[in-house]
Amino acid sequence: MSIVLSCGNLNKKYGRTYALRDLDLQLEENVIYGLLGRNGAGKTTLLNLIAGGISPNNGTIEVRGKKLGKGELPEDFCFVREKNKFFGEARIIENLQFAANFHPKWDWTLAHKLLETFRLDPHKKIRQLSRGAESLVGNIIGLASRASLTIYDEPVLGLDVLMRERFYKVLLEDYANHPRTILLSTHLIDEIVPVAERVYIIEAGALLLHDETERIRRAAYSIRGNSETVASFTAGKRVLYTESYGHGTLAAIYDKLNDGNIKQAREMGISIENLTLQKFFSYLIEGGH
Ligand SMILES: Nc1ncnc2c1ncn2[C@@H]1O[C@H](COP(=O)(O)OP(=O)(O)OP(=O)(O)O)[C@@H](O)[C@H]1O
Repeated sequence: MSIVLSCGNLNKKYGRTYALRDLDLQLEENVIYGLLGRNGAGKTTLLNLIAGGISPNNGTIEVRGKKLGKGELPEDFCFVREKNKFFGEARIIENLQFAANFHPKWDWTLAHKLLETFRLDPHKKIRQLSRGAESLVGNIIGLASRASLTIYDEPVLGLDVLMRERFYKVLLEDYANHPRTILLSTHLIDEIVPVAERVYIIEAGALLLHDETERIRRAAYSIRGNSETVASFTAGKRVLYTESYGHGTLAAIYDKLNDGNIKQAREMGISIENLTLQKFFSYLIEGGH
């Protein structure tokens, strides 16, 4: 296991507001990560810090063991921004040609194939494109760059469900043949589940949790039942959130339950359901722990 990117104790303030607070993050080689957080959680700030666009007030960013200097870009790196800085008067193909100059592993065969997959006319000017089509141009650059560290800030913004599915599909196909480290920031949490092997969840500039997506899928449950029974069942377990209704309680727990636990819950009249990542995220944020 080798670490591609390591952020240590990152702090970024805008005036008195902390956009990021003591944030630690480590990305391993050849893993796809999801970066999840509400509006204003600090996702774009984190990505801009990694991409050298802004400097931290405190903390370090290391890429493959080498500390990034002020304004320095990681090597073999591609950043697909939420708001791409394309040349509006230039055509799609010209923007791709420009991007290709910065990425030594650029694959033109893939870029042309993706133009077809996403139904983009390469001769259209950027300023004539819809929001979604502009996102797709950024995504083509991210994919065709084959950069060993690629980060996407809201890559599916403005895309309809069909195009979102196509994007995730081609990303996974290309990743299977050309593994690299990918970090995707997104609001569409459940869509990231089949794509991201691990997720980082941030809230108010701080890291709330990072874990394997599959582990969250297997260890996150909602539990409902009589309040006293639920309290007795959840004692000693990691409870993320509780909510009362009438004589009952809903609890979200994050603890792997074995068959014995599940049998015991059923005998106690408690209903148990696995949580979707979206629900897990909401309970984690609402519960604050
Ligand atoms: N240039 C800036 N000047 C002042 N405050 C800023 C600036 N950029 C970001 N912030 C603040 O920093 C915090 C984090 O913002 P950031 O854009 O990183 O969040 P985000 O998670 O990317 O949000 P969203 O999902 O809405 O894009 C917010 O409180 C935001 O208002």
